[in-house]
Amino acid sequence: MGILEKISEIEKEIARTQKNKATEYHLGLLKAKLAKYRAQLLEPSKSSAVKGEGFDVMKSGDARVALIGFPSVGKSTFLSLMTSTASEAASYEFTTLTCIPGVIEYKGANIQLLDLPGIIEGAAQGKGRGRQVIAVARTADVVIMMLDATKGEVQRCLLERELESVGIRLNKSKPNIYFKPKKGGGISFNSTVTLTQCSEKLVQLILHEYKIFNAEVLFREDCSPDEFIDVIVGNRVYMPCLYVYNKIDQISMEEVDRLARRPHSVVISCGMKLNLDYLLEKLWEYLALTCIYTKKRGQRPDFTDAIILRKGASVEHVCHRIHRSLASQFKYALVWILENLLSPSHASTHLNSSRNCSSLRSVCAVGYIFG
Ligand SMILES: Nc1nc2c(ncn2[C@@H]2O[C@H](COP(=O)(O)OP(=O)(O)OP(=O)(O)O)[C@@H](O)[C@H]2O)c(=O)[nH]1
Ligand SMILES: [K+]
Ligand SMILES: [Mg+2]
Repeated sequence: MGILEKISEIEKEIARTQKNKATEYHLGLLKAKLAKYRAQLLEPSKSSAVKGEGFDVMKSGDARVALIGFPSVGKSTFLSLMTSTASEAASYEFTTLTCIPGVIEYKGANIQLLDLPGIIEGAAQGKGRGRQVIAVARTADVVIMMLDATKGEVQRCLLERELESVGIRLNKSKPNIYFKPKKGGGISFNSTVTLTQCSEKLVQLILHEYKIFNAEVLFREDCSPDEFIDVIVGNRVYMPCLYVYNKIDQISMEEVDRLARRPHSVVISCGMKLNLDYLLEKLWEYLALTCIYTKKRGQRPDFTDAIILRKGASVEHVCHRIHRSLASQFKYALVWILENLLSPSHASTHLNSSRNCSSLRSVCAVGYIFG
């Protein structure tokens, strides 16, 4: 029997047992056992002992959002509010011991929301179930870092450091540096912009530190040494993150106002159901999903039924969504780009996407409506 099952057995037994003088010791013993098992769970796992304890949650829906935060900040309360899944919430720490998925339905999309155990300082080194929690966070499209508004900024700084230490970069884009190790020829260094934080010398020193003596390096952006190292090391995850300050019912209006103005931050109260709609709007924005509406010739699109794809999806992806045989028989598509996508960067992404279908022996016409 796994620890989680043992815990649930004991919890059931406690619930079954009537509270009276005669059962006092028995209940005490059960509670002690419960505490021991909970503590065991929080110890760094020796082997892969924790595998199969519920962390391998299948990806489903159109996008995945992970809830990261210290114990008792309100993650489970939030999941239970936003989805039809109930996740136990309680005033004691480490109530949640595993990953609990729920689904947020929003604008026709199914967003998988993952409730996770609380993590603490040292999580990345394997404290508590931190490592597994972080492993799940890496697979998400957006991380919600839930913070207790009454606890100041300490939690935020500690968690940022934890995630940073395992190569998760929050709200940063991949540094625009071309880097290619070579067999010979030394290090060729170029930049298309003025560099204020890195120089050719520094780049060389860093590369030598990594025992790289032949490579092509092109800075297309004024990056820092840390960013350059990220590029060399690779396997970094660039993750959009929303900082959600919960329990604002417990702090002053001035404090709420100050937190709300912080970058990438949303203030809420799960207890009083405050500002949850705004959080959803923000989450949608951070997910940056692409909605595609199909239409029949001469008819208007059905705006209630979207095909939802991740950013950067191509026409080929759309074909696959419609029918698996469509891509192979595909000739061309007419693509309209809708209103709020009309910023130049978005438009070009979409043009690129449609160009992808030339690999399907075809040409795409691109037009704009509501231009
Ligand atoms: N005052 C106040 N209390 C809240 C709010 N949201 C949640 N709580 C309380 O905070 C406590 C912890 O909530 P949980 O949802 O269990 O927190 P959690 O982050 O899932 O905790 P762990 O699973 O232990 O990591 C519970 O007693 C909740 O009722 C809120 O907006 N305001
Ligand atoms: K809790
Ligand atoms: Mg919880």
